[in-house]
Amino acid sequence: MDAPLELTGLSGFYNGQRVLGPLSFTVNPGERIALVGSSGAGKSTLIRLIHDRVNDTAALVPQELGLVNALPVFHNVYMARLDQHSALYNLATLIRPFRKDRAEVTGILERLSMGEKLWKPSASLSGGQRQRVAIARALYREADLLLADEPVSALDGPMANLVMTLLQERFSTFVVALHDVELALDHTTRIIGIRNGKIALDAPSRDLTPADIRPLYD
Ligand SMILES: Nc1ncnc2c1ncn2[C@@H]1O[C@H](COP(=O)(O)OP(=O)(O)OP(=O)(O)O)[C@@H](O)[C@H]1O
Repeated sequence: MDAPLELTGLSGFYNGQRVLGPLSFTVNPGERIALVGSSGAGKSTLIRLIHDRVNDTAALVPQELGLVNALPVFHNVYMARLDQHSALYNLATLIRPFRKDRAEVTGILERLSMGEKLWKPSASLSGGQRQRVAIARALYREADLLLADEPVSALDGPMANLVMTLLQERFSTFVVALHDVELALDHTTRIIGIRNGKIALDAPSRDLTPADIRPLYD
C-alpha cells in the first residue's frame, strides 16, 4: 500500500438498526492495526465495511473462512489468484495443477506445518487446520493490504504467534480483529478499540499495556 487509506463515514446496519459508526479513521501505509473489543462490539462489521471500500484489492481472512469443502487444500489456496489467470488456465488447474503453482502453494503450507495436507479435501480438516488454509490463501494472494477477522482464534499459542509473524512479514499493512490482547500488542503498531460500534481507543501499541485495553471488555 503506498497511499493512506482514508475511511470516512463507515456505518453498519442490520435490519435497519445501526450497529456500527458512523466512524472514520485513516490506515497509513506500514501500519499494522489490531481491532479489539468485546464480542458484538462491531469488529467483523468494520472489517467487512473496509473490504467493501477497497473493492476486493485486499487479501481477506473472514471469520467464517469461506473454504470450499469439497475441494482439496491446494485448490482452496490457489483460489486467491483465480482472477490473475485465464479461465482455461484455471480449468486446467482444477484437473492437474501446474508444477510452479504446486511448488508455491506447498511452500506456504509447509511454513504453516500443513504441507502433508495439500491434496486432502478441506472438509476432512480440523478447525485449526481449516483456519491455516484460509491463512495460506491470504498469504498466496497478491495484495499489499490484509484484512483478517480473528485469523488465529482456533490455533494454539505458538502457532498463533508463528502465523502473526508470517502475516507481518508478508503484509506491511494490515487490519486484523484479534481478541487476544497480548498477541495484538506483540504484533501490531496501532490498536483501535471498538465499543458499541464506536472507536473507544486509538493509540500506538507501544504506548499501551493490557490494562489500558481491559476497560473495553467491562
Ligand atoms: N447477521 C446479523 N443480523 C443481525 N445482527 C447482526 C448480524 N451480524 C452481527 N449483528 C449485530 O451487529 C453487532 C456487531 O456484530 P459484529 O459481528 O460486527 O461484532 P464483533 O465485534 O465482530 O463480535 P465477535 O467478536 O463476537 O465476532 C452485534 O450487536 C451483532 O448482534
